[in-house]
Amino acid sequence: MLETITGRYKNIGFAGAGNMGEAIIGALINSCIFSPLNIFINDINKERLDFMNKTYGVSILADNFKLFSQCDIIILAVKPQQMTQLLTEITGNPDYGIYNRKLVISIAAGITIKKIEDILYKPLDDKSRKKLPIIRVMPNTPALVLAGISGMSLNNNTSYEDADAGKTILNSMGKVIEVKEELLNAVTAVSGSGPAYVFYLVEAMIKGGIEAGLEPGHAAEFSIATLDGAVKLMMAKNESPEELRRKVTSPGGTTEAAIRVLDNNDVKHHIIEAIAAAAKRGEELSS
Ligand SMILES: NC(=O)C1=CN([C@@H]2O[C@H](COP(=O)(O)OP(=O)(O)OC[C@H]3O[C@@H](n4cnc5c(N)ncnc54)[C@H](OP(=O)(O)O)[C@@H]3O)[C@@H](O)[C@H]2O)C=CC1
Ligand SMILES: O=C(O)[C@@H]1CCC=N1
Repeated sequence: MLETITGRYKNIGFAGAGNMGEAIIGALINSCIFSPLNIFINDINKERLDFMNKTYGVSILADNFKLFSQCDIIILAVKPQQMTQLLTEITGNPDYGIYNRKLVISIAAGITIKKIEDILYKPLDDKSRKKLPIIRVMPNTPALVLAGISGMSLNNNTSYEDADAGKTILNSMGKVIEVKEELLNAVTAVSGSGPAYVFYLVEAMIKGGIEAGLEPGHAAEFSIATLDGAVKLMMAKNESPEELRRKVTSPGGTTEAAIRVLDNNDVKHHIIEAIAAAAKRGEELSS
């Protein structure tokens, strides 16, 4: 429970308890921000609910309206295409208007604050809307090991206290940077999807290592430890990635031979294009 900030946020509920919901729940429990006793979940996948209940000791609520009415913070953690259905399950209940002072946090890629407001605010009068702050967040799965980074944007009804609660939740799983909402698709493309690009690189390094003669276990160990070491080096040194790369690349040496192949195949440009495609997909998901 967020007692260090305020006793207002006692229970947190997850509408959708999939990959990212699990990463956030794991981080909240690991960092003792919320006890499992104060974490509630709903998911249409019953096996998923059982797994989460058994693994983390969190409680299951029967539907999304119960989740909304019983929790002080509601994390919307379904796929973007499932968001309208989820929100209308909440607003469709005749008692929706009587529950107020909730903090709604969406982690869905591409879904704008305006889209969530359009559905959640429609049945409410002006006074009730002000009690329903909405925060849009883009986390990433390294949150599972408390090494995530999240982008966060607030809507106009978000108080200092709400923003602080949002930041505390996100800080429990890593870093958080507040950005203008129009930049969240770019954040999604870089850090939300980013872990997948890194895993893709490692997949290729392992395959390359095997083709060069290493046995698979060693190929994986050398590749993953290299990534870990390179990241630590980058974090420790006040030097740009370009500078650090230059220091590995001896003139006429092996790295130069490798980078030449990457450059000849325009790999950097393709990565830039991939990030642009992810950002564009984020925009498409909003409609
Ligand atoms: N995975 C990632 O790396 C990241 C994901 N995100 C965002 O997080 C959100 C969730 O992604 P992720 O966890 O990967 O997705 P998952 O599909 O793993 O999780 C979503 C869960 O919600 C369930 N669900 C669907 N509709 C409802 C509903 N109406 N009520 C309750 N539960 C429902 C789904 O069931 P079913 O599978 O049966 O549909 C599924 O179990 C997405 O919007 C994504 O954009 C953000 C950053 C990173
Ligand atoms: O692929 C996706 O759409 C989600 C959002 C960022 C990471 N996974």
